[in-house]
Amino acid sequence: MSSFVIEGGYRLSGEIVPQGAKNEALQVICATLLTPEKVTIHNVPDILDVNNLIQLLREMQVKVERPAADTYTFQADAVDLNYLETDEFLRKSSSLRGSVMIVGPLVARFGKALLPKPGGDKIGRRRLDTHFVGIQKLGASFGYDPDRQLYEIEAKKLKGAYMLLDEASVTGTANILMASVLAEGKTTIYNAACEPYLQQLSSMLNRMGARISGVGSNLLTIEGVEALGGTTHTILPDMIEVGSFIGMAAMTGSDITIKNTGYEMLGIIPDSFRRLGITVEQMGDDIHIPAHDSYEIETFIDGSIMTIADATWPGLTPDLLSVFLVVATQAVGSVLIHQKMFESRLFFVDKLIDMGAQIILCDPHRATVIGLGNRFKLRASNMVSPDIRAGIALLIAAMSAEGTSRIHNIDQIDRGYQNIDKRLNSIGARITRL
Ligand SMILES: CC(=O)N[C@H]1[C@@H](OP(=O)(O)OP(=O)(O)OC[C@H]2O[C@@H](n3ccc(=O)[nH]c3=O)[C@H](O)[C@@H]2O)O[C@H](CO)[C@@H](O)[C@@H]1O
Ligand SMILES: C=C(OP(=O)(O)O)C(=O)O
Repeated sequence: MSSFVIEGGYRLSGEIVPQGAKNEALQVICATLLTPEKVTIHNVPDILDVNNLIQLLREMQVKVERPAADTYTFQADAVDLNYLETDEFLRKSSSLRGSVMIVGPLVARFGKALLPKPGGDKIGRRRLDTHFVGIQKLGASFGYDPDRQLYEIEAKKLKGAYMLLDEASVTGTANILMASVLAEGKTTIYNAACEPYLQQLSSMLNRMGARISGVGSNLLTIEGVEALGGTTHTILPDMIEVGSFIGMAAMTGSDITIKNTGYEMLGIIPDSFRRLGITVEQMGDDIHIPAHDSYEIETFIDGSIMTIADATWPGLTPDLLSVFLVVATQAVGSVLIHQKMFESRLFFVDKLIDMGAQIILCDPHRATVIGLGNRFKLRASNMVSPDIRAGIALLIAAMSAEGTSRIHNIDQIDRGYQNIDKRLNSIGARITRL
């Protein structure tokens, strides 16, 4: 398993361009299964999770071409449904969470799908009820095969239905949406998730001939159509990467410009960093972070301690809370980090405590960070990355620390960050991949 060796204490300077969004890529690539026509997707990030999904589609006999480094074409005109029965498919699709979203398109177009337990980050319970209940409401039946530990999903023809989701699940909404576009009649999805990922998926599906309205809200209405056609789609910049770079710049005292951020789609991410005292300057679609000598966490208006908490969109994405937490360790002031959605995402704070950070893990969901200001540098350390976002948070900590750190299990970082060592080294970081 690969590792990073990081020499801390170097400032970054210059420009960095965010990759395409991982979580959008996983959705729109699955959506290419909905049509026999060619779909072209630009700005595809070159990261493990996305490459594994593309490989899975290839093995299902989807014709995949790569006319440019970040552009792929997909043509699902001869999908091999027998491949779904193979052990290889089960092993590969269970290695990444995004693969759960092939169920909606397959059952809608071919009346059949198989689903092993999906992979993804081990960050607490990650149930799939929303996916199952929604697709069942459209008329599909789910059978569980205990020997092979997989679900077999079947439907002759899906029929539109009204549904109020029990939670605004991101991949759940995408899955149900992709199933409903080819269902007969009208589907209404209330309490739908509405992240930019889903807004992008919806616009792409509409360009393919779907009839989805309410895009960007939590009430989606879908008029089913007989068939969908090809299209061209461009993936948005990855808002989680943009946020990671903002935090990294502040914590390492660097002056950087993040290019082409898709600013209008970042929601409250920039303001949330501003609440930690970080200067985030919007320059058109770019973000400039000037070098910070220090940054001071605001209090709430009544003087009480700031809370940074996740919420469903347009609230703050849970995928950035690990970054907020690490950045707060070098701020002046205190903040409560409240990770409401996942149960095991904050345990990595032990590693930051080893590095000298002042953090109280109140319970699995809440950590109080007492910012030490940059007078007290973190100490270098040897650590293992438990999940993708803790991984980038530990990388940021190591880049700001005194001395040389090592992070093992960096596959977790590579799942979501494209060539991160090379890109950061090109603006002044000292990271070696072993
Ligand atoms: C491949 C992909 O796109 N992964 C993202 C997707 O995962 P994913 O779609 O798997 O996550 P869900 O939106 O289903 O749920 C995430 C967690 O939040 C909880 N929950 C969800 C909604 C809600 O209203 N209340 C609530 O408590 C769920 O029980 C679960 O524990 O969305 C998550 C939440 O933004 C992100 O962290 C993941 O990066
Ligand atoms: C949790 C994440 O990914 P996944 O849902 O693919 O595990 C993430 O991107 O932060």
